[in-house]
Amino acid sequence: MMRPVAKGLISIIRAFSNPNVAGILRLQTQWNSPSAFQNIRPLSMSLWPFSAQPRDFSLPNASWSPEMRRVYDHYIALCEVETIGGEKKTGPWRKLPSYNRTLKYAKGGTYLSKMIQSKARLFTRSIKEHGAAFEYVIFVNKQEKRCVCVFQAGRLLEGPPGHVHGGAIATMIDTVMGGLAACLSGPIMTANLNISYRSPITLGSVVLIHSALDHVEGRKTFLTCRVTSTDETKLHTEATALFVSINVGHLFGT
Ligand SMILES: CCCCCCCCCCCC(=O)SCCNC(=O)CCNC(=O)[C@H](O)C(C)(C)COP(=O)(O)OP(=O)(O)OC[C@H]1O[C@@H](n2cnc3c(N)ncnc32)[C@H](O)[C@@H]1OP(=O)(O)O
Repeated sequence: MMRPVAKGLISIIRAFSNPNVAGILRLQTQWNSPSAFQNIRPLSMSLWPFSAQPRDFSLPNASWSPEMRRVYDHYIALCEVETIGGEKKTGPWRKLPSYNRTLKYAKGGTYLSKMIQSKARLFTRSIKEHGAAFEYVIFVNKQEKRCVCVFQAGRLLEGPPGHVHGGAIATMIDTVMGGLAACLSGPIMTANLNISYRSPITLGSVVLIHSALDHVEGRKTFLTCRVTSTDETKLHTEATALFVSINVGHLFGT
């Protein structure tokens, strides 16, 4: 029979290897569940592969403009609906939590130095100063197979004077489309990304990044994306992408 320690650890690793919304939330619940920790406590903490206190970066902070907060509040309200009897229940939208890393040490092959392994961070969450770079929150509607990201571009993302760098826009498009693809198809990697820049985005402004499933063909998930003003009257960017489902071993060289 499997020992409780091994059982607890395996269930957490399983949750991590399935990075869809349910997987993330399950992992989060296990993190907060005393029984999960009771099972695991006897392990030496140095063997513990996950960051102890993951901070959710997709929460309001002082750098957010009133517009960012208004759109965030709008979608948060859609995450919970009130029934006729006045009860609250889960709505069609779900806010994706966002961590700067999940594993305590980066993986990626024998050639990663110890320094890189310990200091690696998710690119979009690697700048500590609130509001300086990527401020964003992704909301997913799994039923409708689409998502919306509210994105406020900070001063460090400048490309053309006073406007957002095309690479920063591409980063956000990849992050949002990748997040939706992972929610719908499990572990994936971007295989192809096509972007048309239609109108520049002012630095410091807030935009919406809408993404939706186009179709799935075996291991291939095809998505579309549009970046618009918050009132959706102005189109800034359009994109299509292909994500290919992978075995997580693909990332660990196994
Ligand atoms: C937790 C949330 C946190 C969220 C954290 C936020 C992260 C955001 C997400 C970011 C995601 C990234 O940036 S990922 C980083 C950037 N991407 C990469 O580095 C990927 C590098 N490429 C690869 O590793 C590989 O090429 C793969 C995995 C994409 C595919 O390799 P493979 O698994 O061997 O599959 P392969 O047989 O080649 O291809 C499978 C099918 O896809 C097709 N295919 C493959 N590549 C292409 C292509 N470029 N264009 C067209 N089609 C392609 C093939 O023809 C085939 O079709 P058919 O013959 O079956 O019809």
